[in-house]
Amino acid sequence: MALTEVSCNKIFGGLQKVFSHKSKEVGCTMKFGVFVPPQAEENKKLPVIYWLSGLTCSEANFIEKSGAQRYAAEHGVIIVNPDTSPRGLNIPGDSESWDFGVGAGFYINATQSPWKDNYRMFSYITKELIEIVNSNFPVAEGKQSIMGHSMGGHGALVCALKNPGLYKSVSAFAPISNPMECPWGIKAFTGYLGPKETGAWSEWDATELVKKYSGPALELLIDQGLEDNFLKQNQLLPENLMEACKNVSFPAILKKREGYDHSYYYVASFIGEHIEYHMKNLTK
Ligand SMILES: N[C@@H](CCC(=O)N[C@@H](CSC=O)C(=O)NCC(=O)O)C(=O)O
Repeated sequence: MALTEVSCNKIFGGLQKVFSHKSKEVGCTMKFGVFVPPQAEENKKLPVIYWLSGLTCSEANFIEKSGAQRYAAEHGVIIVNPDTSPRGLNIPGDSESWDFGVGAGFYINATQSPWKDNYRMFSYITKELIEIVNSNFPVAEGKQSIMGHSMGGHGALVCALKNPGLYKSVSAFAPISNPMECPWGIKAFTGYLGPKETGAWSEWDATELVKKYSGPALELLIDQGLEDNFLKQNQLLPENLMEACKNVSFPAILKKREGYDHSYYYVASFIGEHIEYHMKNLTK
């Protein structure tokens, strides 16, 4: 799969790059960021952490605002951050709102027209992107973890819960924890998956997926700012996920952050902690 380098900047001794490529899964040109830490110069195979961003983001938000490169350089870990949806397809209705369509792929595989041929972000992230990364960067195959923010926090949880053993660890900043029960999720799932009555929604909702997970031990690290407007508007519902985990004895940690909102100021404040958490799991 041919990659085109879009940009390359030295930062904290490593290289922050952006690539574009033609994706088979989503049927358009996609971009993703890769931070390659200085340890790559020693011909070492390195672990990788995938980051999934939230509604309205491209690959740029995380690169420019999270401050993750400093910690990734310290720990010697590659960070890959894809875009949040297909782009440039001009599907009718894909740009009418900021919480559906472009910038809002929800990391699921759509089943409904006109979305089902392209809105396949789950397969893109968990299959195609991993193959591309493993064949183009100095990755220690299988040493991968996943994290994300908001829509991407939920995407990270779903990618891990639906692929037991694929990721060594998973963490989420302010995830949309129970999309079947919040306005953002109801809108997205109705559009991409059809009416709730089809029964398809529960296959893409982390709060439902923990109830039927079977596979290697996995812990959910959930992070939440307590001054988050979207928490107050009941878009995130972390309490539903924690309750479901408690009921089925699924290991989960909820870190509550006094005074923090939903923004990348909050993400940047704790991204170092999350990278350290993943590195402990990636080097076991
Ligand atoms: N346009 C919206 C706000 C959109 C927003 O806050 N997006 C978040 C993710 S929300 C859940 O997935 C985000 O990460 N934004 C990018 C950033 O750089 O901050 C509105 O008007 O409310």
